[in-house]
Amino acid sequence: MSNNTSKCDIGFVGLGVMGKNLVLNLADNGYKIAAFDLDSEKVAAAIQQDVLETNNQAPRVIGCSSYTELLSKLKAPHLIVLSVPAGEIVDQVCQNLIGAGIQPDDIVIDTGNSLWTDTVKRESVYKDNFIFFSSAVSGGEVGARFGPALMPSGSEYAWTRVKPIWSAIAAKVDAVTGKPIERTEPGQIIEEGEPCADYIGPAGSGHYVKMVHNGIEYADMQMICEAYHVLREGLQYSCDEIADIFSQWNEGVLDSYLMGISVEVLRHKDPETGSHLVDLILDKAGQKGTGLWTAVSSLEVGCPAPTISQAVYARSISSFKELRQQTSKTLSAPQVERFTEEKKLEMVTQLHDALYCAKICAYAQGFQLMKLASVEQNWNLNFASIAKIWRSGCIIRAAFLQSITDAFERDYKLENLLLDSFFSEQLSQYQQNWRFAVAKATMMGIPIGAISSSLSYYDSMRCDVLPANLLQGQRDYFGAHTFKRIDKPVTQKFHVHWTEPGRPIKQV
Ligand SMILES: NC(=O)C1=CN([C@@H]2O[C@H](COP(=O)(O)OP(=O)(O)OC[C@H]3O[C@@H](n4cnc5c(N)ncnc54)[C@H](OP(=O)(O)O)[C@@H]3O)[C@@H](O)[C@H]2O)C=CC1
Ligand SMILES: O=C(CO)[C@H](O)[C@H](O)COP(=O)(O)O
Repeated sequence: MSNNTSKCDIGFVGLGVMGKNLVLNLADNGYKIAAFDLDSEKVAAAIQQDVLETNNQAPRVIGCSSYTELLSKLKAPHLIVLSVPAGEIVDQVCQNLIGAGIQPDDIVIDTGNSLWTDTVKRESVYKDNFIFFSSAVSGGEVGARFGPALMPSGSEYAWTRVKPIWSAIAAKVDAVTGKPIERTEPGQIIEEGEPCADYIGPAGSGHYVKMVHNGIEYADMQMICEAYHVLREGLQYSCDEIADIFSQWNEGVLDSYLMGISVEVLRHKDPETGSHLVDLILDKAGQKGTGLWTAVSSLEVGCPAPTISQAVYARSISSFKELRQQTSKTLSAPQVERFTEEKKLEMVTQLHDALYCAKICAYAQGFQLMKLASVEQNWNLNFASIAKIWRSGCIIRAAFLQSITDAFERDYKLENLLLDSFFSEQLSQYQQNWRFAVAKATMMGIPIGAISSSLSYYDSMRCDVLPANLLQGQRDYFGAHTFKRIDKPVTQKFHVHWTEPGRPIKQV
């Protein structure tokens, strides 16, 4: 904490959407910041905002025009936070800091959406120059300003220095109910409650956890969009009617930030045309890579995450707009029966339950993926703690995360959320409506790949016996890949000599 003339507590590089807001959040919490961005206008904008918010009192944000100046303005040992685009820019900034004279006991915290394997490499590449620490951040612009969810990992020593700062700026939840304690005014800080920031583990683990957070975010978003599609195209509800339905859903088990913002997007009118803006937004989804990385990691680790992968595919399919425009003219639609008002309301309830069940399965996939990665990488992740961090501040924040916290607190070794008594009962209670919703949407010709792949995941997990027996037979037939038998010890392998007379089975 500083007065006007003293050196700054924290150096900050990158004052874009996240950086500027994190800086102001730090300043609200009493830290004085030396700030640098390649774009001097971004530095000026951050200073201007600080002046505005503090009514011209002592400046809390000091602009710097070089890395050397940035280091010279900081207390030693230096603490520097990066909020720059992921990838080689992070290394460029690190090299610039080395050139400016950063010291081995200084700490650099990467808060961007870096690929976790890059973070692992960076910790060792820069170990003689400074301590490379990372802390993934979620919450977007508003979260960064008033309380994000933070996923720090790397040097435990660095964490002892970062922890008080991170605990101050993080989102907070009520320690008893797990409900977010909201803060929306500049200068206002929340000192009570549990911070949504906790040490995740060794280098790379925080970025891995954030990557899976984003994979789940993709799934959550896609499933809400699929429900919207059924309501809009299938049941012919207006944007405002769907906003009303979502608003109601947001009062119960589906209460989430993403549901809340969907209501606001659906209600928003374009000032130029007066139409609902959503009807004017081009239906081509963007993506920056974290969902894709999650899907790729699930394949590499060998952990099924079909809902997350399907959400990535859904964005890819959407991007083929021109192709879809052509195929929409040639591919025929099913014959659809008209729904009565009563049947429409019935379908709304079924969709609600489908979304809830599909969401449970998407989270089950994400948490199992983290579990397998944790074992593979020896990270010893604490899943109750991760669920707690995600209860507020981040994009997937939802009442639901308290139930996940409870599940991992009941059994910290839980292999999959579907084994938890609360979630298995919920799925059992609502699965019938989930099936109706998937079946009806399919009959209407509305694609609901994420919601339905969650259902297939559930049914696969429910099956004691899957048709992989036939698959193993096929593999043995064409490639002599061998198979095991349920009536013999699992250590034994067999092969049928398919081309020989009598097709003899031999142990191999
Ligand atoms: N936006 C979001 O909701 C979230 C983003 N993130 C992650 O946070 C990081 C920052 O994101 P965001 O704020 O949205 O991105 P922005 O592009 O808005 O901000 C990045 C800033 O870094 C500056 N910059 C680029 N290169 C350098 C450099 N070599 N030295 C100094 N400054 C540089 C950019 O300047 P210029 O514009 O001139 O290039 C820009 O001002 C990213 O890794 C992102 O993935 C994480 C969570 C949420
Ligand atoms: O990390 C985030 C939120 O948690 C970012 O908003 C992220 O950029 C979103 O990903 P995408 O651009 O691929 O939709």
